[in-house]
Amino acid sequence: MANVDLKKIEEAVKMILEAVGEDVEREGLLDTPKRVSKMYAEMFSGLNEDPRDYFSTVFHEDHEEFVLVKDIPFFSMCEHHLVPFYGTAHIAYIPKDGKVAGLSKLGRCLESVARRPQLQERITSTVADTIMEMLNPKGVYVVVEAEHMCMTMRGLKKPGSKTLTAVARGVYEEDDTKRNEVITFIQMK
Ligand SMILES: Nc1nc2c(ncn2[C@@H]2O[C@H](COP(=O)(O)OP(=O)(O)OP(=O)(O)O)[C@@H](O)[C@H]2O)c(=O)[nH]1
Ligand SMILES: [Zn+2]
Repeated sequence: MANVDLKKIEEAVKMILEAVGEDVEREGLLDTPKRVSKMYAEMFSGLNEDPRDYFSTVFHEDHEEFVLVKDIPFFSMCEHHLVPFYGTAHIAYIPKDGKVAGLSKLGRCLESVARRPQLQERITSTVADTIMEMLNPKGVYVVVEAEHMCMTMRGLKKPGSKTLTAVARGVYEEDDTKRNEVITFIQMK
């Protein structure tokens, strides 16, 4: 994997295990640094990607109303504690001049943004801004709901607490009716 120093991660993981008082030579831990280095390469693979690249192919379809892909699961890593936060995202946009993206590309964009050390707010705004830039739609509305392990397994210790973030761009910033319409569909089970 480009730009990922697997050996350095292995050394760092070994040092952490030693620092917490583990025996890094015991059988169960022998391959752990290597496994963790591969895992980090996978979880942070978005750092080697540009989410805009997923919108290099677009289609022309005269669709005037919103397109909403909802309940897209994602996993990310809190940049403060390097523990997971995970949940679902809902991504809506209203195409302009018939410029639409392949539906899977919304989720691919999210995935590439989430697979980095992140903040939930930044995932939400980066996805919205990427779609604004690449599709130039009338509007974008992104909602992310997630549970943060740094608030459940440590610190505050409140399992089940959910954080919701939303970002509106274009017409969704001004037009309450359009925003409420898409919120209704997001909430619909
Ligand atoms: N805004 C924002 N904060 C986050 C996110 N993920 C984790 N945090 C918070 O980042 C903050 C870091 O606060 P600090 O006081 O520097 O660290 P800490 O002492 O470990 O904080 P506690 O979690 O309160 O124990 C915590 O309040 C976390 O809940 C996120 O996606 N967005
Ligand atoms: Zn955290």
